[in-house]
Amino acid sequence: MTLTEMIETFKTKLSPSKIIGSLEKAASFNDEPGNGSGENDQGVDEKNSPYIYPADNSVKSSGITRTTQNEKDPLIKLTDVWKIYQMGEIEFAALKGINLEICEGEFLVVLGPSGSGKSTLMNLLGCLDTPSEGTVYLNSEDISGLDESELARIRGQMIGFIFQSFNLIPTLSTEENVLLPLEFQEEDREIARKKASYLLEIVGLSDKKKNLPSQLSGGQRQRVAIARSLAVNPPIILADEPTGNLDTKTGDYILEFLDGLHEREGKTIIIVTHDLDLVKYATRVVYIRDGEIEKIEDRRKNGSSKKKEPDMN
Ligand SMILES: Nc1ncnc2c1ncn2[C@@H]1O[C@H](COP(=O)(O)OP(=O)(O)OP(=O)(O)O)[C@@H](O)[C@H]1O
Repeated sequence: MTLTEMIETFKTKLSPSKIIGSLEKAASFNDEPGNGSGENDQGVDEKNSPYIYPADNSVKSSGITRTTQNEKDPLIKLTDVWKIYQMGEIEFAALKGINLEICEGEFLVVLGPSGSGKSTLMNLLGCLDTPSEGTVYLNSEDISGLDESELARIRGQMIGFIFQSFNLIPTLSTEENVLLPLEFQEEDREIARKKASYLLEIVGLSDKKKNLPSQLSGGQRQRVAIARSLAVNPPIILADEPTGNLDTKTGDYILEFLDGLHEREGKTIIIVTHDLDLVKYATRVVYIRDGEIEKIEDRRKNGSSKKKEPDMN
């Protein structure tokens, strides 16, 4: 399967019933503290989903030549990856020889203390940066040497981002924020608007379309960020401390929703965090310290091992 075919496959995978399943799986957003009474969005009409793609609505080719054709190959693979920051004459190695394979459908939590290299790693996983040494493969294709415009195109098709600080554009409305990645993909304006509406309905914010981010609660802003991250139906959702600015209850709603996307739609979820509580959602936990992987805990052993207590050793 080529990268383009893979993108197509993932696009068609976003069936309304699945995404509605995620909504049901998540403890309803309508109960989130601080929500107005107008946020009850039960009864999303799956027949009207804009995520049923006509055959000719294809994504443009990534332009990358695939090197292998094995579907069992990891979705993301890092081989002896180093990231060295240069500050004048001083060099600092933020990542030191990282080897990591992430398979399709994983819920990976990267856990480490402040300064351990989590954000640096996330930038590499998310094609936001390239390694100083070593190789990053996305779907078996070496992306380490790509230029920024090529990386941007891959990011736009393959990865949805969720950040601690939400990273919404403050001067754009809720709806316009969700429309942004679709416009980047040169999506037809009318279809794009339908998709934005649909996603805002799913995250329970249909009545906040015209609000600016400053007119939303923290939890609502993160829900807009989730809707935006899903706009192009990427196979990978990458989240950097997604609950860092939220109270525990609201943060739990966000995590339950991400868990639903993982369980029901097979999205590959990668979260970097220092919060041990998030480990309970993970299929695997990567413990990182001083730029190195300390250990990897596989929580899939013995069937479903999610929600068990993290390995503290
Ligand atoms: N642009 C840069 N130039 C120089 N050093 C950097 C740069 N970015 C990060 N570092 C250093 O690399 C190390 C890892 O930083 P990184 O931001 O990846 O850590 P982190 O685990 O995400 O930390 P936190 O949880 O506090 O966000 C830190 O020591 C940091 O000071």
